[in-house]
Amino acid sequence: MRSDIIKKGFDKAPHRSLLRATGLKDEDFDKPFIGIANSYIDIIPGHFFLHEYGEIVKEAIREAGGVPFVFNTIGVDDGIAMGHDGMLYSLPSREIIADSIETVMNAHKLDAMICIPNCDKIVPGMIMGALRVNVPTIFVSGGPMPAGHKKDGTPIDLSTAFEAVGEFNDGKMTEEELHEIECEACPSGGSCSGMFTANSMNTLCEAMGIALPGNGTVLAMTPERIAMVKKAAKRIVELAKMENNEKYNFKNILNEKAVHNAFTVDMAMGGSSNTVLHMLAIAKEADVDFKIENINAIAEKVAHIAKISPSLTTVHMKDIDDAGGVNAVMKEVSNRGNDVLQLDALTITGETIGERIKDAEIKDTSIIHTNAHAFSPVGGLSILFGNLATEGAVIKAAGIVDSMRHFKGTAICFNSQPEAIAGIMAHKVKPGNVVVIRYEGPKGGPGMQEMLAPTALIQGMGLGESVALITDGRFSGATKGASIGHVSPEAAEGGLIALIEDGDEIELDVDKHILQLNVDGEELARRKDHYVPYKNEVKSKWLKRYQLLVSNASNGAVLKTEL
Ligand SMILES: CC(C)(O)[C@@H](O)C(=O)O
Ligand SMILES: [Mg+2]
Repeated sequence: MRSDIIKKGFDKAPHRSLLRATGLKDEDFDKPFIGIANSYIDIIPGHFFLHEYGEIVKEAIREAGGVPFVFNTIGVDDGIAMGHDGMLYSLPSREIIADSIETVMNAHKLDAMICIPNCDKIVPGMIMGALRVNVPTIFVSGGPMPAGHKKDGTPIDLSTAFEAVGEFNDGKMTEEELHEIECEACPSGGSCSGMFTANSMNTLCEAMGIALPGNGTVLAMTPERIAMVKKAAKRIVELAKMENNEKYNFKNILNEKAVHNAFTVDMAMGGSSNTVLHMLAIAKEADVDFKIENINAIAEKVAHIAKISPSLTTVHMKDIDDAGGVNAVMKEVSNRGNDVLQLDALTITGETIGERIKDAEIKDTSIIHTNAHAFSPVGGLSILFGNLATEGAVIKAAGIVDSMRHFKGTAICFNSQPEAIAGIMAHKVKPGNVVVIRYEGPKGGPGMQEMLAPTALIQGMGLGESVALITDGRFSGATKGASIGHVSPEAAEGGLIALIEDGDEIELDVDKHILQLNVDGEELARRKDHYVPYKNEVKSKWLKRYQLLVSNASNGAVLKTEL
C-alpha cells in the first residue's frame, strides 16, 4: 500500500504515534488509508450540508474496512461573489483547491480518495488535484437543488433572479415581484437547479466515468442522494483493497476517452461555457493532448438533445433525472454512430460506459429529445475564431435565438465589468450594439470574472435579441444570449480586443465559427502605434501572484510552472 510509507516498519514508530493520537488502533495499520476531500462550507447552498455527507462517507468507509481521513477544501459561491470584485477570486480558487488536494494526499501518502465537491470550480479543482495524486478516486457531489416556483406555478431559478434585477431597473417589475423571486428562486440546499456550471461539471463527471450514475441529476438532500454517497464510499474501499488496482488509478479512468466523452455529453446537454475552460485545464493535467479547436469537431457529431435552464427556463436537473438522467442522454447520443461516444471507456465502478448505458432509456421524450427531434443537429457549444480571437472564443450556442446566430453590430467598449454594468443600467447600450468588456481575462482582471450581471441585465432589459456581448472574461452557466467569452488572446496580453473602438463593426457567426473585427489593417496598425494598455489596479498579493503565472483561457487558464 502507498500508505505503508507512513505506517510500516520500526522507523515509522513516530508516525504511528501521531496517528494513534487521532484514534487509530493496531488493526488500522493493516487497512487502506482513504482521504475524503470534502468541500463543506456554510456560505454555499450547494455545500452547507456536505459536512453530513462527509460523516456518512467516513462511517461507510470504516464499516467497509478502510481508515477514513476527512480534510476540507475552500469554496467560492459565484452567485454571491457575482457583480463585484469578489468574483476576481472565483477562478483562482480552482488552483487553491487543486493544490490543497495534492498537498494533503501526497504529504500523508493516502491510498485512495473520495471527493465531495458540488459547485463550479470546486469540481475541476478537485479533479486537477486528483490527477496529480493519481490514486483510485471517486467523485460524489452534493447534488442539485430543485427549481423554485412563483405563486402561479412558473418554475424559476437563480437565472430568473439575476434577470429580474434588469427588469426591475427598467421599471418592468414591481418590488413585490422582485421579492417573491428572491425568496423562491433557490428553494433549498444543492447546486443551482439549471444546467449551470456546477451541474454541468457534475454531469461531466458521470460522462468521464469518475462518478456513479445520477451524480449530475439526483437532487441534493434526498434519500437517493445519500444512498449514492454510501455506495461511492463502499466502492472506494473495494478499489483501495483490490490487488493490482492500478487500472483504477485516476489517470487511467480520466484519460483521452473520458475527455472526449465529457465534451460529447456537454454538447448534447448545452453545458456551461465554463466547461470549456475547465475541461481544457483537466485535459492538460491528465496529459491528454486536447486543443480548443478539437471542440467544434465534436460539436458537429452530437445533436443538442437536452435543453435545460438557462437555455430553456422550464426544464431543470430534476426533470432530466426523471426523464432517464445522463445515462439516457448518453444512450441516445451513442445511437447516432459508433464513434460519437467512446463506449469502451472504463468507469470507476468497473463497467465500461457502453455497459453502463446498455439498458438506459429515455422516459420522457419531451425533456430528453431523440436525435431525430433534436433541438439542434449540432452541439450546444461553439468555438469561434477570427482576427478578434486567433486562439479562440466560446459561445453557448444552445442559449441563443436563431436570429442571433449570425450578427453584425457596432461596438460599445468598457474596460472593466463595473464600467459595463453601470453603462448598461444607464441605458447606454442600444439595439444593434456589441458590448465589449475587456481587460477582464485571466491576466487582465486578474481572475477572469464571470459576467452574469451584465448578461442578465441585457436579457432583463429586453435587449437579448438585439445586442451581443464579447469579453475576454467568462460567463456564468446561467448566462444566455449572444454572449461570447474567453476571447483569446486577451486584452492584457495584447489581443486585438484591446484595439476595438466605439462604433467599430463586429461580426459573429456561430455556424461558421467566426468572430471578426471589420476594421482594415492600416487603421489597426495606426491604433497599435498609439496604444496605451489599460491596467487594473491589483491590491491582493495572491491575485498578483496569480496574474504572473496564469495562461489565457484557450489554455484553460492553467498556472505556468515557469515564468
Ligand atoms: C452562480 C452560478 C449560476 O452557479 C454560476 O456560478 C455558474 O457559473 O453557473
Ligand atoms: Mg460559476
